[in-house]
Amino acid sequence: MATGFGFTLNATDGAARTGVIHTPRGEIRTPAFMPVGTAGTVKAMLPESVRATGADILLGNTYHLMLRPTAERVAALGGLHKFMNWDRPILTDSGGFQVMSLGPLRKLTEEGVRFSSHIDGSKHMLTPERSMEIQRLLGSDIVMCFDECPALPATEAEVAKSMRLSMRWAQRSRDAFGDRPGHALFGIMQGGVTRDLREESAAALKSIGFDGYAVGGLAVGEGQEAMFSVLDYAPCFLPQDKPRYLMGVGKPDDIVGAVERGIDMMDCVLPSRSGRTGQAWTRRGSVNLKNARHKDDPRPLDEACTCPACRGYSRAYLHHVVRADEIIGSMLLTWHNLHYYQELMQGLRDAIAGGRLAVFVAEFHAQRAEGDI
Ligand SMILES: CNc1nc2cc3nc(NC)[nH]c3cc2c(=O)[nH]1
Ligand SMILES: [Zn+2]
Repeated sequence: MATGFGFTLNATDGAARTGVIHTPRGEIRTPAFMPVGTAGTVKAMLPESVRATGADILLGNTYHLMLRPTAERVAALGGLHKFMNWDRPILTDSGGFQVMSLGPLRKLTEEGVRFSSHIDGSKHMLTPERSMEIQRLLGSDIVMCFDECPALPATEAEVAKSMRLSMRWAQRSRDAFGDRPGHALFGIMQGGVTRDLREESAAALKSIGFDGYAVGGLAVGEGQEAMFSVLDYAPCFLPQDKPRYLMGVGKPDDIVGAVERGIDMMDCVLPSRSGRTGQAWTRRGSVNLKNARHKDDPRPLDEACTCPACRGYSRAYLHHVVRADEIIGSMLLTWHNLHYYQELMQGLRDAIAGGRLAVFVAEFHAQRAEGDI
């Protein structure tokens, strides 16, 4: 790990691990879930509320911040931590994936990706070097390599070609990152659902050497079964003593399955984005508060939950403010969902530490009723 960074493994249970990532801005308990703070805000949440849900680290998006307000402006104002009033660790992604999914009219070359802004159509170029510069200007604690995540469907030859480009970009990212005490650089494994390509990618990343390793190229529509089949072998190709980060995952049952298979960190927009659409995630499954059956229900969303939404409001109220598109609806459901996700992570950490992950997972699945509750 870079100086000022460390990863302590405290216990394992099967392939699952629990530990702590030590950073100059604080500790990150693993397995960890990172709320997504796309453009310098976890939508509908104050930073202190995000902390109150139990988050140790949050994610910022390079693509959004480079376009607005620009990385240079954030740097001039003291960096992203000061700008968004979050003094704990921040991980920033490297921008490539979002150009894929957001930037219209993108052109991919060996050099990088040329694209036009989805905001004002202005022209931009992202390269490994520029991505490292942007993430340095933002001041993030954990920097992600600039990579290419192939869109599905893709032939094995296309996945191989893309993975090898990403490995060349990983080397360029490492070279451009330089030596930054207190800051970590994570490599990103690619290779689709092909074991040999995943192994080749892991070997390439290990020969370059990173402070942590992400499993990329998943949660792109392949489905849970295919994702788990890759996770049945891919994490073990990565160094055992470094954090493993699965990008873009996921639903609660995706998270449980990924942790069982040796993943230490995850991020996903689902709890916050679905909260804004009236969907709540609970220990017994998901609830759509827009559904008319809640309009007279005086019970809380989840009797056992201690979050502000469950302690202070009825389903009838949540139904009302969601249907009326009141801002408090997004606030309460986002808070509940992030609280539930962090509670699930704490349960997983405790279960692994106690050697009872199998029991925890069995109870997790047993509690989840089918469909809406
Ligand atoms: C920043 N690089 C990078 N980000 C990603 C973000 C993702 N988000 C998802 N599902 C929501 N899959 C992902 C894959 C990658 C990936 O392969 N690379
Ligand atoms: Zn709650």
